[in-house]
Amino acid sequence: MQIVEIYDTTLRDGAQSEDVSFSVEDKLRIVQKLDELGLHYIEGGWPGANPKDITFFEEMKKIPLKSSKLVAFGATRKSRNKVSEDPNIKALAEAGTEVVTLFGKSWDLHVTEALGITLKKNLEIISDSIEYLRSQGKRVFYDAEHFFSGYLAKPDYALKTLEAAKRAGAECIILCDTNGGTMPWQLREALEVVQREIGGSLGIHTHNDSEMAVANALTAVEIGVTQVQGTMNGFGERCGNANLCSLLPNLKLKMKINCIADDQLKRLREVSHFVSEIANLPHNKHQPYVGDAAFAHKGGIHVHAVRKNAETYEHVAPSKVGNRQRVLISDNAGKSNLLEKAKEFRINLASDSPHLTEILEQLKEREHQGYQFEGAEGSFELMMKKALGKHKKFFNLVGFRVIVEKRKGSEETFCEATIMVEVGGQVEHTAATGNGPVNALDHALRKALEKFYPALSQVKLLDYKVRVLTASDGTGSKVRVLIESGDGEKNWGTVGVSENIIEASWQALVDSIEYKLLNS
Ligand SMILES: CC(=O)SCCNC(=O)CCNC(=O)[C@H](O)C(C)(C)COP(=O)(O)OP(=O)(O)OC[C@H]1O[C@@H](n2cnc3c(N)ncnc32)[C@H](O)[C@@H]1OP(=O)(O)O
Ligand SMILES: CC(=O)C(=O)O
Repeated sequence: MQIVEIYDTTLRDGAQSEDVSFSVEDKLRIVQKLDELGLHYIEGGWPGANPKDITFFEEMKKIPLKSSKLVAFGATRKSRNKVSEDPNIKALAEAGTEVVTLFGKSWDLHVTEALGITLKKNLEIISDSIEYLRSQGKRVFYDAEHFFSGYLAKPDYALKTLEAAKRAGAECIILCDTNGGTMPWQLREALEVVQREIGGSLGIHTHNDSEMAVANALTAVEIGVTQVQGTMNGFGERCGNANLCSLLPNLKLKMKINCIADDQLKRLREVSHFVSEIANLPHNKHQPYVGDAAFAHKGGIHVHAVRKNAETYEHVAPSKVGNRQRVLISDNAGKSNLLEKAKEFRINLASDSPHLTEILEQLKEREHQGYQFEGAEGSFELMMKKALGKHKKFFNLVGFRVIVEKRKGSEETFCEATIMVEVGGQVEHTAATGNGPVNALDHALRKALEKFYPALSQVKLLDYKVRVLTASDGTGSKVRVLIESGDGEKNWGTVGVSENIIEASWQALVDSIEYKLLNS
């Protein structure tokens, strides 16, 4: 069976991604998660490049890894330096890792223009940088930067750089599609020549500038490379690197290459979300395998079939990568979506119930008016329960007033809401302030109701989104308000639509509170 080792560069190339900046603590947390995932190599950073990476490698000397080997990354020596005195090479030698990855130039354009040295000198710096690190007892991987561009421009020279690296003792030569512009068929052609002319252990490092990073990496594996480099969530310079969250399941489930254990693959979604969280970036819900939408079914035809057999619209079982099937509610839904949701909400609803058509029609009509239930399943659950007579009224609104006041141009706007509600014949009259009119109304409503329903004190408003629906009417447009609420155990979304933003917000707030009370 083909052996493929996985090399993660999230902490190095991934950190070259716009908007990503890992602290030392972030890196220490991520490295341990990647270790649990069973990846063979984790590139921790470039010890000669910045104090953060120097500290990281120092800290890592105290942290043993279970499955992975930590790798230090850096460039070949500067042409003007003696290798033993090159600060970058010295930092690599002292980083405390068994394995070092060195990158060097394969493309004559880079040698003459970027480095400003002769082609011969470049071969020398590749050789003596690798030889020196080998003499220091390091295992050396050699990243042939821009190999595919170099091969297209001057194939003989590009191959000579690989020969120099191999002769100097590089254990694995990794061919890099640094600019990410190589097509799979071009990659195949070049790689087959390398296999024939250079041989030995080869790896692949691809960038995603033509959306080919994963396809190119898999093509390379098909041809026989034994090391695949990539990053979690495809983070990386410009458009990113080959996404390990796609590569790992493709290697295991499609190519049957046992690169990590089944149980480790089941943690893929969790680790992918963890890395996004640490990077402080929203997780891409449409990401294959690990995204929230990867196994979410919206079209009625799809849900109808999936209820009978998930394979009808799922290429693999979501559980294999730790994900789950979801059914969405929208005007693309059919009765099957509703039946599935009823099951999820623990509502008894027979497939021949006359209510089914009624709820479906109401759903489509509401969506036509601007409601969107996909992100507001709390409101949809209430709508379903109301249609089935399973809804209970917890309070009656007697009235509310919202005051927004600005006394001087230089002063903050002042917002106050007063509200009168009636619960079981008892009228409660309350006032509250807030940093905006909706916030004040939310505080006043909850203050009024908490006396009757203490569970409401757990509810927090987590997110509030407004979308203008008919922009042509300017400030008189219809708006949709989506609210996300949570009680520490669970989150739920609710929606309101009106020409008046306060009214739309009120609808969504009331749904949020009723949802909590119905489910307490
Ligand atoms: C394809 C890749 O992703 S490679 C990794 C790229 N990652 C990064 O660049 C992130 C970390 N980099 C850094 O922190 C900085 O660029 C440093 C510390 C490495 C260097 O900073 P500086 O010394 O200020 O140089 P600067 O960044 O302006 O230029 C790059 C230098 O590296 C040299 N260089 C580039 N590639 C190589 C190479 N393969 N071998 C040797 N030297 C190289 C350039 O010639 C230039 O040297 P010069 O200043 O003597 O002309
Ligand atoms: C080495 C590397 O990151 C590249 O060539 O893209």
